[in-house]
Amino acid sequence: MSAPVVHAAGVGKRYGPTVALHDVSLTVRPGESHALVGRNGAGKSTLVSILTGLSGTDTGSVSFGGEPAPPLSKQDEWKARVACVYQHAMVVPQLSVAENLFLNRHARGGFAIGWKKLRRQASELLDSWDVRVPVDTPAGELSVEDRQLVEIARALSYGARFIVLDEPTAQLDSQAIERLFERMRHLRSSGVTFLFISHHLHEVHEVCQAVTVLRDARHVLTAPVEDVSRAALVDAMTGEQGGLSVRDAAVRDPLAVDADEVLTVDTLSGDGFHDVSLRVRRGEVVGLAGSNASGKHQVAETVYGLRSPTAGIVAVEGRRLPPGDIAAAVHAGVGCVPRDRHHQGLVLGHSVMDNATLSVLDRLGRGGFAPPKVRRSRGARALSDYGIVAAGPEQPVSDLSGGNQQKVVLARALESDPRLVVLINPTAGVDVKSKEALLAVVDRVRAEGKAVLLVSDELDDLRLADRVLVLRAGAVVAEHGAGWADSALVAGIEGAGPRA
Ligand SMILES: Nc1ncnc2c1ncn2[C@@H]1O[C@H](COP(=O)(O)OP(=O)(O)OP(=O)(O)O)[C@@H](O)[C@H]1O
Repeated sequence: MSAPVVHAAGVGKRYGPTVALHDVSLTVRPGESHALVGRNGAGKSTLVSILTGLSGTDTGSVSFGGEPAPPLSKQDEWKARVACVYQHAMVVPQLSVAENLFLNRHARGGFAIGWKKLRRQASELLDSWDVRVPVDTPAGELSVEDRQLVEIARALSYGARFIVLDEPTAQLDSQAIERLFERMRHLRSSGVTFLFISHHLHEVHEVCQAVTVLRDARHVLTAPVEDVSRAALVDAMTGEQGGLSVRDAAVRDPLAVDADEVLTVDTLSGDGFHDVSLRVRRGEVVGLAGSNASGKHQVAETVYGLRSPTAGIVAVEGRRLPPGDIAAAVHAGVGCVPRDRHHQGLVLGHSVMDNATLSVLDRLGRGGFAPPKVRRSRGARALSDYGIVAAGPEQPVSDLSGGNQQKVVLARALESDPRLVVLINPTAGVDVKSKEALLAVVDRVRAEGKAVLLVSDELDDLRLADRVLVLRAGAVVAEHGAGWADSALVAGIEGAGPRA
């Protein structure tokens, strides 16, 4: 048998008191797509940072093709072996695609190569991997899908034939996911090996041949995917038997007919959507579904004041909100989980307790000064209520795993006891079990009488909704009451019309 593409042997890693990896081994065979799964904080990103030369091990070792990994100081040698495409862009947004592809490479012997040549080389490179992206476009203007393709092409151009995809599907709609999988299969047939991280276990079965599970910093199992069912994967990740329970609006009592209207959106138009009207009542969850280009995010962002509409109104409990004013929306009782937690959701350098109490400081103490004791106890409560894995309420959010950061965002949104909660992809990056717990929280606040506007790409999330509105090209085109069939909703989202 040929040498593994990568082999990690007995790897250990600590961050202060936190054991991020304990004696973890991983073997990835040439030409396979190998899934790496585990709950939030299990150690996946830490292992990836070690496999890609971003950080060293405390114990154990890594080899590529049977040869010891290069020293961390020789980053060019790492790049020739492995690359990771992260959820967050690793491109320089202001520079063109061509410049990003050849960044730090176009100066040879002190002479920069000309723009024309750079462009030509970039086009040839993208063509050779069948990536159709204009090389002059500033990288910051690319869609997530195209940006990922450019990053894959860049990795291949350094000679790497082992690529780590870290939650690549988290921001893609279903059609883009299908295209990514098709490309992975194609690249695999030309000898590229993948390590694939995802919280969507059905994807593991769809696109991978082998799977490794980490739990609490330890290796739990490695097996061919056909030998482990989705339920067995969940059991391995949690260390418990028992599977998942999905909350479905179809099985709860219907909404009281006289439930008050909390959110009123009337003929709202703005960037990417037009003439959207909707109502959400007390105790009701209304879902917004659609492709990434449908305008669903923009509608929700306009409701909570991140964007200004060009026409129409948003009102909460009958009071019209001033356009594009987040503070006014918060004041009127709107809590939100924004689309991008890194830019809008969290202050990364601050602690869990500071982030969780950010929206309520004025209520916790005079003049916006909340005593540390009060913040600490609120922070501790958030840790237990939302199942956040952290050393304590004082730990900086930047030290938490991605899924645990997302839980802090939800804690913050609900801390102010809002009347209306706007949730955009609230379970993005959250592991299956935590997702269940977060959806239970959303269901609980609904039962308490809050109104919920829920934008999601996840059918599991949307199951919680009394009604799902489907948007296409900026307009509401369909409404599905609870109990919809997956195929009907997916067909509506993709614009294929209802399937028989
Ligand atoms: N820079 C750091 N400083 C302190 N602790 C850290 C740091 N990076 C990671 N950790 C801790 O190490 C553990 C493993 O985190 P890691 O990011 O590897 O998890 P993960 O499996 O990738 O989770 P997720 O699915 O949520 O992204 C966590 O407890 C995390 O808080």
